[in-house]
Amino acid sequence: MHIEVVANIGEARSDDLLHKTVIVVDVLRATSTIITALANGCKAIVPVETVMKAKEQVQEGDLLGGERYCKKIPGFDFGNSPLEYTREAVQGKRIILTTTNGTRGIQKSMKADHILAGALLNGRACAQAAIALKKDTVILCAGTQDVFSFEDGICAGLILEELTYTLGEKNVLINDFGLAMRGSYLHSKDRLFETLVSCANGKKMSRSGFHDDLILCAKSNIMDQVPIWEHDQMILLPRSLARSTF
Ligand SMILES: O=C(O)[C@H](CS(=O)(=O)O)OP(=O)(O)O
Ligand SMILES: [Mg+2]
Repeated sequence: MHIEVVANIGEARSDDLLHKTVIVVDVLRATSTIITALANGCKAIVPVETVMKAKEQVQEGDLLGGERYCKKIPGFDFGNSPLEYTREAVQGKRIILTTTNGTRGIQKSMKADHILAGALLNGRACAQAAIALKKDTVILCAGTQDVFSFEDGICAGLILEELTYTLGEKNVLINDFGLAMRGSYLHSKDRLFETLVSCANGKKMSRSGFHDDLILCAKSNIMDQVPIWEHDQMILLPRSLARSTF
């Protein structure tokens, strides 16, 4: 399997994603939030790029989620904290979500054969799903406004490590940036929370009162749910499919 890690959305070229599986990673916080919401029984997440599109897409019974400048958008039901998306709040609901980076990363990946949402929370499950889908894989680090964000790179490293562990070293071909991220993950895997707190977005989250989000988003491999793009929304990949090659 060829695996390419792309450092931020601005560096992704849509045509290079053709026939690939793309794993969009936005640890802080969009993909952590999407995974948590779906794991808590949300029916589907519709990721859109703008607040206007979110308001246009909303139908009766839907909920609106998202942030601008890390804060909940006025009039929306949720911000972008995974902790808001509890079972009580989201069960059976469709949520229209717009965030600064993560939802844009998903929209940028539309030419791919498959789009998955990855974070530290489901890194191992994501790797297993990518293997089951049998395509070359791009790990698209969302970054922050087209600048690389370290927490996404660390997560890419985790997914690479899991892919390599399962497929075997000689069966994966990783680009140079991916090799660097794998090394960074191995260096910090026993102190992921401290690593998240020390990076720019982690500091911003702490300053903005989202310390508890960092505690959750730094946990690795605690969820086996994998969101996948289907019929214009993110839903959960059936676990039977994700496991089908193991
Ligand atoms: O709310 C977040 O976690 C960020 C906001 S910002 O871009 O870092 O200001 O959005 P996200 O799309 O989850 O990166
Ligand atoms: Mg982010």
